[in-house]
Amino acid sequence: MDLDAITKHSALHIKPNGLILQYGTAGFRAKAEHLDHVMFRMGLLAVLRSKQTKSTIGVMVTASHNPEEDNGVKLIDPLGEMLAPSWEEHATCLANAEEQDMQRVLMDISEKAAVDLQRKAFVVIGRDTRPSSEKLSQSVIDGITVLGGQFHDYGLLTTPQLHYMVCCRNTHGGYGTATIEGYYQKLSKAFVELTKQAFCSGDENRSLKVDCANGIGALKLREMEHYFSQGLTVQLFNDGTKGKLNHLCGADFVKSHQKPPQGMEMKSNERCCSFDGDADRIVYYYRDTDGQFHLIDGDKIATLISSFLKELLLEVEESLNIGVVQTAYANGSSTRYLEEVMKVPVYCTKTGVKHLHHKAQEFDIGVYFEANGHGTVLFSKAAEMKIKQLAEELEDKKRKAAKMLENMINLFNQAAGDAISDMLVIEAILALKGLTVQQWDALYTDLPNRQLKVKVVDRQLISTTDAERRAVTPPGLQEAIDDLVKKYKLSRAFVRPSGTEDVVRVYAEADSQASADSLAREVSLAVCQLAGGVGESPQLGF
Ligand SMILES: CC(=O)N[C@H]1[C@@H](OP(=O)(O)O)O[C@H](CO)[C@@H](O)[C@@H]1O
Ligand SMILES: [Mg+2]
Repeated sequence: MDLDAITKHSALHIKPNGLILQYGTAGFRAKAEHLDHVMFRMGLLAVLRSKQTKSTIGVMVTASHNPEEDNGVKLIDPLGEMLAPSWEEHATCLANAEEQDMQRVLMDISEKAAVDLQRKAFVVIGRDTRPSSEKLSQSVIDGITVLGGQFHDYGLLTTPQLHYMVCCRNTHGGYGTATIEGYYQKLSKAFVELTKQAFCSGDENRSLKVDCANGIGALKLREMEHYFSQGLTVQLFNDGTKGKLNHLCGADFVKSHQKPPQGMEMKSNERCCSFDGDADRIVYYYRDTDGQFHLIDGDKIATLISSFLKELLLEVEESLNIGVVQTAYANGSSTRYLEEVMKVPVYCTKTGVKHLHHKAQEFDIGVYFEANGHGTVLFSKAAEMKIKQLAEELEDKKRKAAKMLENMINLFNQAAGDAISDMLVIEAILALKGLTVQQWDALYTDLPNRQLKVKVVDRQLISTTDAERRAVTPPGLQEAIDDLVKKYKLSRAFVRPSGTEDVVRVYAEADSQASADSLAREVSLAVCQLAGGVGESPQLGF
């Protein structure tokens, strides 16, 4: 480690005085102007992580659904997963170190994590379309090179595309080819093969309206559309040519406001979807003939996908186990439908995809989705091999089902939730089953729900248990929530400190919208009273 060079370069990426940032649920997020030093330091850290894991590591510059002025960075581990928790701590330490302590902190991390500093390092970089992203990714590169690491800068990519690249490189092509062309071809081939069967049965070409949040998803979908156009026509809105990133559009806006994005023309019963700013989330929606808006969120996506996979497994008569992983935000109706009607086991984890991903790895086929539309499906190695074998050995109808499963495996981005991949999966399933968006929506009816945010002096005063569904501290809060919940029918409520914003989130559901709203408000007041609320009354939304 050339410590002098590090000191010299670090001086070009000065940490603002007194700024403390935390590697949270999705890496570092802040106003872009505060992040230059973090980027440089994450370049350094990625080199250490690469040396330690003897693998390629990814660095993605994005702040996802957050405003255009924000930015962020996260590291991607060897198989395309989120950074390991022990390294999240190293990341926080390094990002917050004062200039004069940088060398010591780097040495500490190398020692604690037993990094062999002599090894080579390789890092891949991607960025979203924010005006600040290009310069910030240059700072990452500065950090990588000063520690002697090699790199490949992919430039503009969606977050899940970078996860895919990391996975491809570390499996030496086993997962796919580590190029944008490789990504387009792998997914499109699987999609076209799957949908060919639907079109044989007379279905006409299908079309879908896509709100791209004025982000990277628009660029990538435009590049990709001609690869799969024989199966699907996409019409892009909010493609970044005029509007601002994530402003009044995108998956997060649509989910939290439960209304359509601006800038999209919706006719009744047309199938529409929204990506978020880095294209790792997707939600669907439509307007019915009475003009009413219907949201189809991550829970309904998980339901559609798991019921389709379960049907295919029944056809091939193979007893691979399938599990669905949700968080406390999953609508109660979805959990009931999955457990009672579909007879699929459902598990609840803490919020944040790394928790869901981890749990989903326990099954032959693990389906995970957050209600906000971030999710994917994981297939165990054994399940993949079994399905491949069945696709060769079985005959007729069973072989067809096994082939479909095989294509499904290739269509999912198993490294991370991916709006483009999930969109193609959903479109394939709807086509194959001949389902309209209304029929899909009618699988079950969501319980009315409401989310509020409450500002408190210190949100860490609230601690939770049971996958965040019960509050442990402050004393008396859970009892207060229990008493309030008893006042309403079919009700449920919980509170938890956000991992990405300085707020406490309140969730409530009940038999009517008025009840859900009133329960959420009452729980928010209890939080204010027992956990030191500050400022105005609770705010609507996420
Ligand atoms: C209720 C909700 O949607 N929470 C989001 C949000 O986390 P919070 O810890 O709730 O701020 O951002 C995470 C990262 O994008 C995402 O994984 C999660 O689902
Ligand atoms: Mg995102």
